[in-house]
Amino acid sequence: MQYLVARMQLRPCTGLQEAVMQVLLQLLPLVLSAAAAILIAWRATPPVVKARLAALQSGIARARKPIMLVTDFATAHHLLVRGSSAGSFSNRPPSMAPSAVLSGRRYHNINSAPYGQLWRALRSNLTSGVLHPTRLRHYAAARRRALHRLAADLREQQLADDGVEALAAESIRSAVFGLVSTMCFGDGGVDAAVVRAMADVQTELVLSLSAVRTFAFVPFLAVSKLVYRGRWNKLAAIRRKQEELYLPLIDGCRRRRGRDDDDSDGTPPSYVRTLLDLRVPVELDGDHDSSGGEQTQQRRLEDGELVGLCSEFLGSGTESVSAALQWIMANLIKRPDMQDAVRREIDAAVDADAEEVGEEVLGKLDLLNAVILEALRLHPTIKFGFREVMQEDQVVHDGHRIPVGTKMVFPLEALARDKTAWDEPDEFMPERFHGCCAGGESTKKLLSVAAEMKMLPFGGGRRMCPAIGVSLLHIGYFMANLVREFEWREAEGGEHAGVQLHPDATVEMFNFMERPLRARLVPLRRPGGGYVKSQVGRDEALDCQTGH
Ligand code: HEM
Repeated sequence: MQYLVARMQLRPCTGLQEAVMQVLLQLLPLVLSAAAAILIAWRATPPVVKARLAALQSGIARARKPIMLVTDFATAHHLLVRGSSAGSFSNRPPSMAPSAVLSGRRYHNINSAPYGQLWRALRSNLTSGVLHPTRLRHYAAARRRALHRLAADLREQQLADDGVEALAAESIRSAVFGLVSTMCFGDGGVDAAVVRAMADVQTELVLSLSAVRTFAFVPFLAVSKLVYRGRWNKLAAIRRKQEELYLPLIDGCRRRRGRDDDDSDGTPPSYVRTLLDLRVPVELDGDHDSSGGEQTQQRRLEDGELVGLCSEFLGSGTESVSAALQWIMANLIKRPDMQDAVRREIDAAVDADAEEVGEEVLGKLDLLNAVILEALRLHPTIKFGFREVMQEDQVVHDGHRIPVGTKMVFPLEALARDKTAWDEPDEFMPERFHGCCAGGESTKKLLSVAAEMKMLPFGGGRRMCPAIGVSLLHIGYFMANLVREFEWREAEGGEHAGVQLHPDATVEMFNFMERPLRARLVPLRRPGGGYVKSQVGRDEALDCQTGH
């Protein structure tokens, strides 16, 4: 032994070295048999357990990776839109989507799905099956009904109790929620009480997003569930309520599926119906798109996935659009000259006796669209975009490769207030978009403004929001008609009366207004059409409070 070591090292061993070698030799059989046992056990381990262990390992690795905040617009745009030189740079860090978190990332929606075949199938189903302009046309009647309910609701609040504050934001949100739930579950099938219950659960979910964050990025979910048992139970209860409400409606769509043909009788194609018809690829390999080739094995979506996808559709479809509408009306209250100008533009384009501002007119309203774009620039309703650098991406910034696993955060509001891109970036100045939006081109225009590197309210690149067209349609349609129906004014009296354009820092993800918006609404038109005699009938003022 002494000889051997001495020969290898070409010098004699000390007593200590020899003792260490003796111990190692004693342990060697033990180490070898342990290694053999681990190898045998690993071979016998079911693939699902192996995948869990790999996910755990990558979770731990991810948790240790750096976070980069991108605050300069040109860099943000370059990274999001051009991506990387090799991969797609289209993955998000493990998402905060509640359905994904609560299911231990078994159920994904579009937002949470890793970039790959499942994500592609889900996203393309949404864009072609529901959000395509030819499909959106089917919902015109539902939009009209939602608008009429909203206008009637605002008027009723005036009649019900003069002087009592009315929650206009609540009215806006329920109108948008009602419309989106019709798109989700189909026309006429959903009871009004169920719609209200679903809207309430959605509110609970939004207010619990900070609790979701507690569990979103932890490597040891089981331990965190024990430590934060209260929070976990609350989230699980919300999810149970969603299941109780959505699953009977999903089953109803399933039963009707055999009977209806959406396209033949003009019935709107519900989102759930498209999901029931959808086949998604079986994920063969881990987290992301590693197959690179054709997937042949396909499966239907499970009930748990359907619940998560409905929750995503209802949440994204409602919160962003109704928040945008509230920011717009609040800004128009602060700029009465702009509000009048928008109204004059509408009046010039729409017959005085017309019951409503029709959707076909929206594209011609340059100033109206300029107001929408400016409000989305100043108050993008989603606060952040997120990406994660994957192994296959080669994201280079300033000549340096950004390490794999880096989480990149894009603060959308700060980016759109970049002083190098905009004059007076903190001011509400729709004039800056004046002349850009006539001819029904606002969607395209928004994208080209983004291409000029100035704003990203819908994010950018392959994971950009897939619903820009429907969002601009819903916002434009409701806004045009709300401006035509009422004069929106600052509420009087009390220190909490005035409009404050501050965001609510306590809400995660969505950009809501901090203080419920109070407004005096002066009805300008008779229900069913025609202007009231005095458009400035101050007696008809309605104190209105909006909140979320
Ligand atoms: C004012 C309205 C809206 C705004 C400002 C908005 C904004 C955004 C933003 C910033 C993102 C992240 C993009 C990125 O990471 O690059 C996003 C993603 C998404 N939005 Fe919207 N959104 C709006 C309305 C909607 C509506 C109405 C729906 C559905 C009906 C929707 C569905 C989605 C989905 C599914 C994603 C995930 C896309 C993916 O990962 O591929 N959004 N949205």
